[in-house]
Parts: sequence; C-alpha cells; structure tokens
Amino acid sequence: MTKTVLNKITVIGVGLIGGSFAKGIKKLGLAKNVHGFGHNPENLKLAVELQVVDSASSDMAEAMQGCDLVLLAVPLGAMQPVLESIKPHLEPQTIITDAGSAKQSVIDAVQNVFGELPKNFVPGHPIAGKEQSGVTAADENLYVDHRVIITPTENSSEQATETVKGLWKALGANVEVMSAGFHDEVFAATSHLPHLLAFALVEMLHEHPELGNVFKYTAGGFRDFSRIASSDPTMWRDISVFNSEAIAKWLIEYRDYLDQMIPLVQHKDAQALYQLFETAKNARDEHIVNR
Ligand SMILES: NC(=O)C1=CN([C@@H]2O[C@H](COP(=O)(O)OP(=O)(O)OC[C@H]3O[C@@H](n4cnc5c(N)ncnc54)[C@H](O)[C@@H]3O)[C@@H](O)[C@H]2O)C=CC1
Ligand SMILES: O=C(O)C(=O)Cc1ccc(O)cc1
Repeated sequence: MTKTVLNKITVIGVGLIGGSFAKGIKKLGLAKNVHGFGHNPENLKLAVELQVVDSASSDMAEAMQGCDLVLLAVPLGAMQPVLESIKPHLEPQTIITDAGSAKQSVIDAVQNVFGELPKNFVPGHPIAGKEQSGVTAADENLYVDHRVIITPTENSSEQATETVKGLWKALGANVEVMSAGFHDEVFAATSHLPHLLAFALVEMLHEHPELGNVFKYTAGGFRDFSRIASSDPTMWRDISVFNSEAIAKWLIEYRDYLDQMIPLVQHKDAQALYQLFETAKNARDEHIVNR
C-alpha cells in the first residue's frame, strides 16, 4: 500500500497529546513538514530540540500557511479562541481535527466560529494518555493499540474523514466512529467520572489532618486508584465544565449507588456485599484483561 504524504501538518498545543501525534507523524514521514504552534517560545524551542516537530512558531499566519491538516490539542476551554485565531488564515484544503476529551463542545465551538460545520472538520479523541502532561511527556508510540474515536458531523466529507482516520491508523491506533452525543455519555461514565472520583478521594483525605500524613500509610490499591489524581488540573477543570451535564448525571448515579452500599456495610449484610463484589470482580475480569 502506498503511503499518502501530506505537505504540512500543524499541531496547535504541543503538549502530551499534540506532541505525541507530531512525533509519530514525523517518525513515519507522513508529512513533509510537521509544524508546532503555541504561545510559549521556550516550549516551542524544546519541541524542536526534542525533534517532536520540524518547525515551530507563535504566528498563526505562518502556522496555517500551506497547511493540509491542523490538529487542535489544547485544553477544551482554549478550543474556541484557537478556532477564532485560525479562521482568518484557513486555506480551502486544510482539514481541521482535534483531540479534545469531549466532543459536542468542540463541535459547538466550530459552529460558533464558522457559523456552520465545515466539510473539512472531523472531530476526534484518542483514548490514550497518561497523568503527565507537556511536550517532555510526548511519546511517538502513545497511540499504538489504543482506540481513537472519530465523531464526524453530518457535514464532514468522506475524504476528510478518511484522511483523519488514516493518520491515526498509521500511528497504530484502532479507529472507531460514533456520534458525539454517545461519545460524551460513554466517556463521562468511563473516564471523566473515575478521574473526578480520584481527585475527590485524594482531596478528601488531604483535608483530614487528624489522620496525620495519611498518604504515608497508603498501599498499592490507593496508588492504582489515585494515579489519575496527578493529572493536569486545567485539563480536568475544562472537561468538567465542557461535559458538565453527562458528568453530573454519572456523579449522581454513583452517589446513589454509594447511598445503597452504605446500609449494607452498616448492617453487616455480608451476603449482599459478597454478591456486589463478586459481580464487579467478574465483570472486570471478563472485560479488562491483564490491566
Ligand atoms: N492528557 C491526556 O491523557 C489526554 C488529553 N486529551 C485532550 O487533549 C488535549 C490536550 O491535552 P494534553 O496534551 O494532555 O495537555 P498538555 O498540557 O500536555 O498540552 C496542551 C498544550 O496546549 C498549550 N495551550 C494551551 N492553551 C493554548 C492556546 N490558547 N493556544 C495554543 N496553545 C495552547 C499548552 O501550552 C500546552 O503546550 C485536551 O483537550 C485534552 O482534553 C485527550 C486524550 C488524553
Ligand atoms: O491516564 C489515564 O489512565 C487516562 O485515562 C488518560 C486519558 C485521559 C483523558 C482522556 O480523554 C483519555 C485518556
């Protein structure tokens, strides 16, 4: 199969996600020029030094000139301002895609800025990451064997959708297509809820000085459960704000579940507790293998 090489790919926000994409594309030679855009000159200098991008600038006209595809890899709250600054420099061939953790809010931002959903706009979300952020955490293999969800709009063209899918597949990802609404519901439950629970647990224990330096006494279970509480607060603030409805729904669902669990513990209902733990263990063991 012949590989398609684009002339120029621009990554806006050269951090963990954008940097990993850029590094992978560069390594595979899928664009003649991989360009990074950002506001922090030191970060851009580092991105070039680490060979994450070929070139970098803080000038949007330069970043968008001759660009075949632009990936927005900034926190969700920065999507609309970034789109506003792209708009005057957008060329007809440029495909716009993104890596945001919620999808409807990005679609709304594009609609707000362009007054329509362009045929060259294809939203996406790589389900890969880690609690570290920034360009120094960028890894060209981050997406290998991970899912990438694409949520094309009713206006996304076949050609733009196939180009976006093709790049993620070339990076080793398994691409799946779904609606933005379903995406936001599913990831509120499976990703956003656990992150908020981890933040809440760590914060709650931190606020109990009577336990002393409680983190000294934690074991592997606490480490596993709380790892994601080391994630970037800006990113998680934005996810909570921009997928608020679905996240609030699943937080309430979880609270209701705890409300049912508390009397089982209080009344030492061993049988009901065993059943609950057994059902959960079987579900996890069946669906989440060796992880
Ligand atoms: N970290 C993770 O595990 C995952 C994150 N995502 C999504 O990817 C996006 C990026 O996240 P990360 O790479 O983890 O964050 P990051 O903090 O590592 O990188 C974000 C970059 O965007 C830059 N930036 C912020 N505002 C900007 C603006 N207005 N203009 C230009 N650059 C700007 C920052 O300086 C930074 O270099 C977010 O939307 C996040 O929801 C998606 C999947 C996984
Ligand atoms: O660190 C982890 O385990 C994650 O779950 C990473 C992650 C964070 C946000 C996303 O939108 C997708 C993946």
